[in-house]
Amino acid sequence: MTPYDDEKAARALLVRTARSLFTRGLTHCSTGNLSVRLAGGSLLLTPTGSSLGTVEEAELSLTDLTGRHLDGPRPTKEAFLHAAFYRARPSAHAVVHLHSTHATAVSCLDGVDPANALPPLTAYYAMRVGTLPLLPYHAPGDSSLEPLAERTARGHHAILLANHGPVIADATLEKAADAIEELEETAKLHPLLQGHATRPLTPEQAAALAPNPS
Ligand SMILES: O=C(O)[C@@H](O)C(=O)COP(=O)(O)O
Ligand SMILES: [Zn+2]
Repeated sequence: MTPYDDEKAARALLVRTARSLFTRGLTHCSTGNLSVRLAGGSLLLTPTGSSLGTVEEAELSLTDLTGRHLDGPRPTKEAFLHAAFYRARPSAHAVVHLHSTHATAVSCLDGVDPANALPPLTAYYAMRVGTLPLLPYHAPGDSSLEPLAERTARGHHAILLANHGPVIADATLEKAADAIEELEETAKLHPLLQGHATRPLTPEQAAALAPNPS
């Protein structure tokens, strides 16, 4: 089952979501990229170099499940990463990557636990994001990250790219956008609590709320 069997509607949703994320300050300039998996298996992605604030429905790119360009303008340079998530997570139909400020700040901190970059401070974070592995620094578009990204995505729908930003896959674009926004909110709380005795959710409390696999 795919939520995106109507390509025209998927194009409209992708552009609407991109605008919403951009206008609410969740990414800036020409950073970030979005995609959905269409019925038939091809991927509809934002093109490279575009701003999520101004990208148009007719400017979207199509690739196959390996990230190979099929049609439209050249896809985001992270097409390989989006494709890796879709291969790893058959129930995922959307991927969002942003340079949201606070999550990106966490990706630049020294001493972050690479297995889980942020603690489950709130129930909503545990529900929407779960654990957040930090992948080692690679330059944007460096496809040598692909095997590690695909392996990690088999067990996690959210990852943080070191010195770069978050990537989240989910069953729908609405869910992926919600989850990445929730991640940004927890990344804001995290420094506010530094120096304060803090009680994150216990592992059992967090596990009870963990997101369904998608
Ligand atoms: O950080 C980067 O350069 C990319 O990951 C990015 O966010 C925007 O690149 P394109 O999607 O190729 O425009
Ligand atoms: Zn980026």
